[in-house]
Amino acid sequence: MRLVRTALTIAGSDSGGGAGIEADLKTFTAFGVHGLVAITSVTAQNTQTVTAIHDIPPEVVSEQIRVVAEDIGVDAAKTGMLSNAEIIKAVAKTVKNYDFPLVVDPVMIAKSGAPLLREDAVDALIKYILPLATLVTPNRFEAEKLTGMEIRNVNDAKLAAKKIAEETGAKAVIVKGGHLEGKEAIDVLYHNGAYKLYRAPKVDGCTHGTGCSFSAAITANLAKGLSLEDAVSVAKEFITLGISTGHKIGHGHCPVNQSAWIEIPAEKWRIYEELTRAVREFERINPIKLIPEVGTNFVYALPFPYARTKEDVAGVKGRIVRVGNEVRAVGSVEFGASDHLARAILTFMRFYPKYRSAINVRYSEEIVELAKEQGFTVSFYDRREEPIEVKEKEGATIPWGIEVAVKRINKRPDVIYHLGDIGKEPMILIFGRNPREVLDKLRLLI
Ligand SMILES: Cc1ncc(COP(=O)(O)OP(=O)(O)O)c(N)n1
Ligand SMILES: Cc1nc(C(=O)O)sc1CCOP(=O)(O)O
Repeated sequence: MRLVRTALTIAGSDSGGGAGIEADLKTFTAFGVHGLVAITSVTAQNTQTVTAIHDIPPEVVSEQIRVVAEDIGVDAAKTGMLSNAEIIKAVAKTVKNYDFPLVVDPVMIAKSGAPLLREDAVDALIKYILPLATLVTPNRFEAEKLTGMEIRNVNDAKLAAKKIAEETGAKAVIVKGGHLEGKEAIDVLYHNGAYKLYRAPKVDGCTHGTGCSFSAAITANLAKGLSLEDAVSVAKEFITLGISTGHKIGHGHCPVNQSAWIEIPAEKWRIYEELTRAVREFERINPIKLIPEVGTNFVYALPFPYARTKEDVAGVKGRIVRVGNEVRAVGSVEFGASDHLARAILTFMRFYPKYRSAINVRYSEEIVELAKEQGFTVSFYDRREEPIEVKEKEGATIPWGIEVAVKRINKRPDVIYHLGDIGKEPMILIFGRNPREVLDKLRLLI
């Protein structure tokens, strides 16, 4: 019995790795599904343009589907760029031999504006492929092309989804909302005579390959046995994260980040383990004289580009405090457990992205002098210089202070201190690439 689930993509190759087969395979991997491919066309493409298209002979496309279906088995499949009518007919004829669910992304035009489906092939797509679809996933423009309607809002999208399903025989249709009016991206699913809406904020980010990755995520989750409604729900979450964390590469439309889905949880686990070990070591060192009145926190942030809010920074719940003659962590390591230090490290990372860990210790002139003697780069900020508009804005002091301290010197600081204010204890912050490096620096100050 085969334990791993398999998903097949029948699509074109994007040499820029952002869309097409490449996006589909990365998405399948993100969901732990073994990816199979039937390449329809090879494109010379980057984030700005498509400069060449070389279609694969239709019989070779069919043969790629046949060999993997018969040897390995396909749990779900999707189509992307089909390019011409002959490939469309060959794909339709071949997939009819199998009973896997088929997700059809009716790819027509690349983000860069280049046509990926010949004009004369749209009718073939409607006639041969859509009737076989478990789900069709058009965006606004593709749905307009398939229906001849103008689609501007959710109501138009509902009418279009129903029309495509009823006129082609597709079992379900989801009209994606990324290009519809409004602040939210609302996708409209029409399935079994009913509508379901999927909402997410329209996020700023990288959109090359969104359609491919979204349909691939649905396919992967169908392959894993999820219902259509649940597969779409997971795919919506996946694509929203992928857009907002896309790497800004190339000079045009940057690609969706499919790895964020697995990289963030994996990094969180690594951070949790490393920081927990470091906190235990800190307790063992027992630097009782370094614990300030308000307590110490010890933080470690997700790497760039995932560190955005305090929820992306791990810290000690309840801080680390003095209990008699001992230093003790009040709670365990959790993401979102720090406020002050989280804001400090997120600001520091804007200048030095690799420096993701920090600790706060009690201020004394003696410790600052010792840090300088040990060869540390030391900087500071003075709350008396804080502009009134910063003072009045909740949570703005620390980001302002860290930025001032970083810009004060033309070297990366190891240590930043401030002398406090009315009702605000002075503090020393030590920065490092990871908690181990922070502890190594701290040891030199004891
Ligand atoms: C080979 C290939 N297939 C599909 C596309 C479409 O991707 P993109 O331009 O990013 O548009 P959506 O994925 O958002 O529909 C492509 N460019 N190349
Ligand atoms: C209360 C406080 N102020 C600091 C400063 O740098 O001014 S560090 C600090 C303690 C840590 O706080 P948290 O648990 O919110 O990260």
